[in-house]
Amino acid sequence: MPTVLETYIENRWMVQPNHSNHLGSTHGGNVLKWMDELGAMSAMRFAGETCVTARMDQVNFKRPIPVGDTALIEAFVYDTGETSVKVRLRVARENLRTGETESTAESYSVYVAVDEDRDPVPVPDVTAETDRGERLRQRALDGEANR
Ligand SMILES: CCCCCCCCCCCCCCCC(=O)SCCNC(=O)CCNC(=O)[C@H](O)C(C)(C)COP(=O)(O)OP(=O)(O)OC[C@H]1O[C@@H](n2cnc3c(N)ncnc32)[C@H](O)[C@@H]1OP(=O)(O)O
Repeated sequence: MPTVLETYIENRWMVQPNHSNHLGSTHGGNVLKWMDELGAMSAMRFAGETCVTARMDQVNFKRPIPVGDTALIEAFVYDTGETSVKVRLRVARENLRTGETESTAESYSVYVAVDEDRDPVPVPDVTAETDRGERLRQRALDGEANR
């Protein structure tokens, strides 16, 4: 049974002018794409199968990510169904010079494991195993319930 921490993936994108909108901050569509890709990687690492996005939950953009900052995104699996995998996604802007981060967006996404015919296939259960894993999972479950 895979653990929450085994599914934990963190990635950074350096925000370049070609990622920006006309206001000089990251275009929201780019942030959504990066979130979706990282979530799919986490789900696939967990399931050991191809995973496709079934749902991206409500995404609130709380702060912009200026060009020159880094978009820091983290993803981990916190719950499962028969064939579906729930992934918590959190985005922060990171100042490269200071390492300071501020939360900018978040989502609770659902991926579904599929076979070669794109039919859903079963996934294992996820286990917390460690205190940190349990904290991450519990916060995600609480956050999802309180949306
Ligand atoms: C070999 C193939 C290559 C594939 C190639 C892709 C390659 C991936 C590479 C990675 C790259 C990354 C990039 C980002 C990831 C994309 O971009 S994926 C592309 C965007 N997503 C899609 O195209 C998916 C389109 N939708 C579908 O194919 C089907 O609706 C799905 C999601 C497979 C579900 O199939 P279905 O026949 O409706 O299945 P159904 O039995 O009703 O439900 C199965 C499960 O899905 C859940 N579910 C279905 N719809 C929803 C929903 N809207 N909300 C929540 N749960 C849902 C059900 O609750 C159920 O859960 P369990 O109770 O089993 O846990």
